[in-house]
Amino acid sequence: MTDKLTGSDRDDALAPLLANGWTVQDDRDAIHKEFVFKNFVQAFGWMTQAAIHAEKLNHHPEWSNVYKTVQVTLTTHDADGLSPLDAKLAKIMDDLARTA
Ligand SMILES: C[C@H](O)[C@H](O)[C@H]1CNC2=NC(N)=NC(=O)C2=N1
Repeated sequence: MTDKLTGSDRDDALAPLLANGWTVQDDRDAIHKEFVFKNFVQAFGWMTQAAIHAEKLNHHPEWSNVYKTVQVTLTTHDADGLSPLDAKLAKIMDDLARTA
């Protein structure tokens, strides 16, 4: 079981993500980002890489793809909110997108 992020740990984990295009959802304790790539192959290639990381972390995104756009929502279902794993996967996704 992963613990929910709270207090200054939460602020510290979220700050770099919010500065990098992630937003906290209004209606649930989750973060969201839209990734736009050059084309479908780039988008799907990025999803494939991210999926391998997600599986290794045993932490899985809610996401959808339309052509070159991927909508990603991260939350920790077991904790009913944001945990350090969401921050970890978000950073991996940003790093992978930078080199896509
Ligand atoms: C049983 C299994 O380890 C859990 O259900 C894992 C799998 N992947 C998960 N992914 C996410 N995003 N949240 C979870 O709580 C979660 N739990």
